[in-house]
Amino acid sequence: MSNMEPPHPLPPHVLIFPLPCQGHVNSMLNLAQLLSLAGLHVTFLNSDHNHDLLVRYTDIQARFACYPGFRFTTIPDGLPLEHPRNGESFMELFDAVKSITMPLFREMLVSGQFGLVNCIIADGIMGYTIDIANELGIPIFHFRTISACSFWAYFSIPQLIEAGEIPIKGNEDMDALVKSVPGMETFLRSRDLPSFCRCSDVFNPGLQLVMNETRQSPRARGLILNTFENLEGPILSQIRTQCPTTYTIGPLHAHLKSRLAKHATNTLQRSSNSSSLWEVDRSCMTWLDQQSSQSVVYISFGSIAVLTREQVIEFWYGVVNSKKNFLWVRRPDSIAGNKEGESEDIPVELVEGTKERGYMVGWAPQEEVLAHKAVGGFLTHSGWNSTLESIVAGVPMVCWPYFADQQVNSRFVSEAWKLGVDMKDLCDRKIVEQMLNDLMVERRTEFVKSTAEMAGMSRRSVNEGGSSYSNFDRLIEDIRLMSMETPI
Ligand SMILES: O=c1ccn([C@@H]2O[C@H](COP(=O)(O)OP(=O)(O)O[C@H]3O[C@H](CO)[C@@H](O)[C@H](O)[C@H]3O)[C@@H](O)[C@H]2O)c(=O)[nH]1
Ligand SMILES: C[C@H]1CC[C@@H]2C(C(=O)O)=CO[C@@H](O)[C@@H]21
Repeated sequence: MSNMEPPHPLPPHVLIFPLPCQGHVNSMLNLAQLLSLAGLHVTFLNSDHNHDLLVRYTDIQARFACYPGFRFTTIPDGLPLEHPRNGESFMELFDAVKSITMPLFREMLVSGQFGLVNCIIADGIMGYTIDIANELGIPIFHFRTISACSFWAYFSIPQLIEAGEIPIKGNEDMDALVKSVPGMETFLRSRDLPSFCRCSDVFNPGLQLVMNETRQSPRARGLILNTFENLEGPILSQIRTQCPTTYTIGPLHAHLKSRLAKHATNTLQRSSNSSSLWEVDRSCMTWLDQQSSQSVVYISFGSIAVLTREQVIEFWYGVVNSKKNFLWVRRPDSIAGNKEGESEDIPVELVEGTKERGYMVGWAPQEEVLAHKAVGGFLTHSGWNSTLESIVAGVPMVCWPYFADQQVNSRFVSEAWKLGVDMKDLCDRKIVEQMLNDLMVERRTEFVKSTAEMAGMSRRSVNEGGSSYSNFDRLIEDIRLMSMETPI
């Protein structure tokens, strides 16, 4: 090389910053690995708390060891160690992140702790990251870990307020169709709006939070969504009227598998892709191996939901009375008011029914469970990761949304995509039994067909030539072009 040639530029350096929650860290780690595979340098900013758990319960260091340009950096989430960090107290997490983590984040950028950052990809629920990036002249993308349909419902909150559709007037209005979310006029009821819309006044902190943060995304260089065109095309067209540069690159867990398969070398394949913040109990896989094909209902309410003891008992009776085999994830912190290690007084018929047909774990390898041939249905809280994982695996769902975006997702699963049934707002043993029976017996043929078709589309989208695959290539190209803007 002659001395006159320009130096070979380093690959762009991307800083990824998720909200410190399981359902956000999962998909953003998948994105981080995809960017690393594409040859970019990546810094992943994890909360201290979550990073300790990741290191304890996964082989995360091994997973990323083969990417020399990848590194983890940590930051406090602003909460005391013993804080539960679950759905009962999520506003405390948001408050702490905004008031404690954000000023530290800015300080870390200003003091050069991350080195030269060409571009930030921040969780879109932390909309205020745009102000910091703009102030420091760093291009920023928003990555939103929820569905396009729930993003659009959040985005439409000002119009819903303007039209007087929220606050919802009363119980009698819950089944009325909502007219102010463009593209959903024919099937979205008040009941299906994000749970924050069930407030008595529009200044409710949860409502204000999701509305204000979501409305920041048009100011980003682009919006990245973990979804695919064939699933949410019509709603994506609506979103693109406000956020024209929207990249759909999901389902990310399947996208990562697809790209890893192309790069298959021993080094890349040795570690698992687990991002679990809980200890995974793999004994359930051995139990599943002993069950007949498509006979098992998998039950999980994700990483944040907290149920009352009464709700757990109703689900338990419903499942046992349905006579279906079941694998149930009972997260140690998932029952309100329950002290860890405290024994429960459980009716004998539930204990017996569980011994005969059930298996319980504290945390499962969910992607593998859903892909197991014994699993025929999923009783889910409709978190977006769980919904996508079920779609890719072709498993029909009984939806029991707990909060936030889940109310919207479950309506889309049942009414728009016909991939299952929605039992939102009901928690009664008879209903649970009936819903499981619908899913596993009465409407089985219908659901087997619709879920297989959607699973096929989801997989094609992340293979070469598919929409998510091409969109990801476009994103990489755009990041490369953008990195030339960053002053050296
Ligand atoms: O035993 C288990 C249970 C869950 N998971 C995984 O944990 C994740 C759970 O994510 P998700 O289904 O999205 O639920 P939450 O943990 O509740 O996720 C939060 O984040 C999501 C993405 O923003 C939102 O859609 C949800 O409403 C919000 O509660 C999934 O990847 C699961 O595979 C396991 O690996 N093992
Ligand atoms: C606690 C929830 C409020 C909104 C957040 C979210 C989002 O991006 O809209 C998804 O799920 C939750 O983790 C957050």
